[in-house]
Amino acid sequence: MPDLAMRPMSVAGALLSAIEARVGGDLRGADVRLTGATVDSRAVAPGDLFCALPGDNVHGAAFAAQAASNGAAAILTDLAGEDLAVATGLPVLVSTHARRSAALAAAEIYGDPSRRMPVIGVTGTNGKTTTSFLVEGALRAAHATVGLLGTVEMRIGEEAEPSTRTTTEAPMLQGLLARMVEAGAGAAVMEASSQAIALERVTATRFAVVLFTNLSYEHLDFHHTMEEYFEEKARIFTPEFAERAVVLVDDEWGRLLVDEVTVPVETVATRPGSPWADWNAIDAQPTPTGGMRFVLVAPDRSRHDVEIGLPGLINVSNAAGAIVSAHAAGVPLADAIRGVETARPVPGRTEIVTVRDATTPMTVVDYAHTPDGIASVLEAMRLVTPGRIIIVFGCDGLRDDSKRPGLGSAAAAHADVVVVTDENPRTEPPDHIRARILEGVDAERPDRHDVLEIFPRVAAVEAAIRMAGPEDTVIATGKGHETTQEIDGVHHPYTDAGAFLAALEAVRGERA
Ligand SMILES: CC(=O)N[C@H]1[C@@H](OP(=O)(O)OP(=O)(O)OC[C@H]2O[C@@H](n3ccc(=O)[nH]c3=O)[C@H](O)[C@@H]2O)O[C@H](CO)[C@@H](O)[C@@H]1O[C@H](C)C(=O)N[C@@H](C)C(=O)N[C@H](CCC(=O)O)C(=O)O
Ligand SMILES: Nc1ncnc2c1ncn2[C@@H]1O[C@H](COP(=O)(O)OP(=O)(O)OP(=O)(O)O)[C@@H](O)[C@H]1O
Repeated sequence: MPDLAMRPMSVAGALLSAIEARVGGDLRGADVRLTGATVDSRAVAPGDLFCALPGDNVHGAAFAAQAASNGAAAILTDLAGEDLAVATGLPVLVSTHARRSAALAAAEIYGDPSRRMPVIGVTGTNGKTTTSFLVEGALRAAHATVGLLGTVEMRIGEEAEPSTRTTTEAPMLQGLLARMVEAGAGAAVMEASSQAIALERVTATRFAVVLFTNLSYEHLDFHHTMEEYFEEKARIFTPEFAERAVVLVDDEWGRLLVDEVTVPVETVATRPGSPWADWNAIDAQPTPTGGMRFVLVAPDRSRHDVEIGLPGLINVSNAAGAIVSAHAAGVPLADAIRGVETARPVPGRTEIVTVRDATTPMTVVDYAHTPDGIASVLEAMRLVTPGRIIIVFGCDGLRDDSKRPGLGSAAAAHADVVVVTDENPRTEPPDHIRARILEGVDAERPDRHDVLEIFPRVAAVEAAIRMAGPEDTVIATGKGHETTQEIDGVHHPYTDAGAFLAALEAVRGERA
């Protein structure tokens, strides 16, 4: 994968006085031209605006001197950071809403890139990454170069870099969008996580279309209540952020959102039992190779056949949302459908590693790591599994302990065989994590029939393959696209796909 330049090569930039005029605030020091922006002193390039933001651990202003020595031309901060920033001798813009100001300032410096190409924003609890890849496929049918930003990677055409975050900080986002424009991207798609919206990372981004996928229980350590979580997402369905909206109305939150949206909106229904919407995905059926086919009924009642390589109704929802959003952003419908059908594979999301044949089970790698995610993906698997579903999964260490029993219950409720193993235990005792998951398994299946606890993960995958017949599906959830397993501070190279292939090879060798 070639390296991706995260900023444009050439930037006209903006005067600090122009930034002050746009964001407000209190300017201390001389006017100066800024040609870049960042929140990280270590990433400062000469001419940058260093945005010194308060953090959970430390205030960014603690690094103002380092930013100055790396060539920062000015600092934007809040009242708490003012003294340290002023002490550098650089011009300082003090704002009471520093995160919001940082976003607006970066957009000013980089010339408002989202106003120079259509950007589609995807938000919702589940399916953002998958849907973004499908939207990218649809956009590629109409544009030679397309940008993508999300949990797995940041991409411009054929250049890509792994992501560290779902939605990056605003200064980096604006730089990346500007680089996309400079590289000739005709359009871009990006995931907008609810935390990112709350933390003003997408502020100053203009979305040609925003898409809502669904909402379920997650991130309540951050948002506290489902209502607060919902309202945060609803913020970008307004003229401040978006020109048009596409909303999946399969869940009650989507239907609620339609009433709140203050931009033109198109609704999409994809599940049996959903209300009839502007666009409707109907007659969904599995294909022999594990994908899905369905009919998309357009607002004019025309019917369009769609066939995707991804399994289950969740991916019918993702595909329908992607087609309608790309179409809303100007891609002709037939091209949007063809583009979604031929989109790049989504790494680690319902990714079929081996298709079923006379001797081999279907094997699948997935990223579900919430109770609802596990239930949804196992329902998806049921449609394409004539035999048993065998799930191999664990839970990350040093993360929300309270969701672990829920993962166990969801697996025991929806799979035939449950293999509990390790994920990324980090520095937590792995047996404690497994025990918490098994509490939930026990609640659903007290006699523990077809429940196994096997570690390390590679042994759990191998055991699952050994017990699987060709009618069965073996699915490993939780690690998705990850390429390492983090144990006690060490990242050991590991992929579930690699473990599946090695186990299948070993079993074949023994049987030959
Ligand atoms: C809770 C939260 O959002 N934390 C963010 C916050 O980290 P922090 O508060 O720990 O930062 P800190 O270490 O105290 O540092 C404060 C400031 O000093 C700066 N700094 C720090 C060290 C240094 O040498 N120089 C320097 O300039 C940092 O860049 C930062 O701006 O500021 C950092 C830099 O701006 C962010 O990277 C970090 O996001 C962390 C990694 C994170 O995981 N956030 C989560 C909540 C998140 O955003 N998640 C969603 C995913 C949602 C989904 O599941 O889909 C996402 O969009 O990725
Ligand atoms: N439309 C959907 N509804 C419910 N679950 C889904 C849907 N699409 C995918 N999933 C499940 O959620 C998992 C994560 O999917 P995906 O990465 O596309 O979502 P995401 O919103 O980007 O989540 P994250 O930010 O955690 O990666 C998938 O591996 C699958 O198990």
